[in-house]
Amino acid sequence: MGIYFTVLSSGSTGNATVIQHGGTSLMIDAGLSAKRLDALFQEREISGAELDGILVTHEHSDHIKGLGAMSRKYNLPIYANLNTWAALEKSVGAIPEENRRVFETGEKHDFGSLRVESFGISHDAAEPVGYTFDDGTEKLSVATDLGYMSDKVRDAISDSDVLVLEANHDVELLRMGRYPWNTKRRILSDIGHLSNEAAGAALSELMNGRIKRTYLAHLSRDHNMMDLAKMSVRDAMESRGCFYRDHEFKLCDTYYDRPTPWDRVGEP
Ligand SMILES: O=c1ccn([C@@H]2O[C@H](COP(=O)(O)O)[C@@H](O)[C@H]2O)c(=O)[nH]1
Repeated sequence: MGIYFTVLSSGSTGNATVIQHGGTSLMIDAGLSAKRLDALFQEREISGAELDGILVTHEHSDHIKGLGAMSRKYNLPIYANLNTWAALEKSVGAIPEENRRVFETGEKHDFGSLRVESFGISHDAAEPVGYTFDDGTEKLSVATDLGYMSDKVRDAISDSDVLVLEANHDVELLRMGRYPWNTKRRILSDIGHLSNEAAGAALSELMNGRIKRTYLAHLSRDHNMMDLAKMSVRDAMESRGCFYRDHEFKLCDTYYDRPTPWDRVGEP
């Protein structure tokens, strides 16, 4: 059957990823306007009407901007833990009871034969999470907006075939950049965002022969570039003794302004 996915948009201007497995279609986050999400769906020849639900990682606007509108437009259930529900309540508008689903951190929910599990991450939100998608043969994990890679996150995602992993910034570019010091301090903190170096360090510990691809996600437009991110992540891996050949492992692009091509998790 296979797990297929496309990262529709990634970065602080809006995040959304669609995962399909057999007859199941799920979206992680809806951080762009419903109009923009519909346009991105069209680019990947899908419709919001095909979705079975939206899984929320946390309540920051770049993850929930279009959440209420999409849920109402296509009558979609929203899945989030109770603390996230409480935190997004004011931003999401009216959602009927039947579309308010609780997905507590650490729980597993089956959507057809696709098992979805959430895991806690460290970020300055009410109760932020990442998600894994596993059909028993293929496994995809999505972990963005994390200040650091905890042992728990590593355990949750280490047996994945494909990762969508944050590589937000180059530390030096951020330090020299235009953001106010408080914002820089927040981004660099344990409840901020993963740097290129930190993503590479985390990958060097995660590499076990199973992970075939990692999509570098949530790149800062001010303090990163895809080529720099790829080079820094690889350098950070190699400096920790983690060398790979290009046919064994790939770092893949995500974009803030266009979707990634459909990818099958089980593809070599
Ligand atoms: O003026 C700003 C710009 C950004 N932020 C937050 O910082 C992080 C990283 O943003 P990037 O766009 O990836 O550089 C993100 O959480 C933004 O929301 C900010 O608070 N103020």
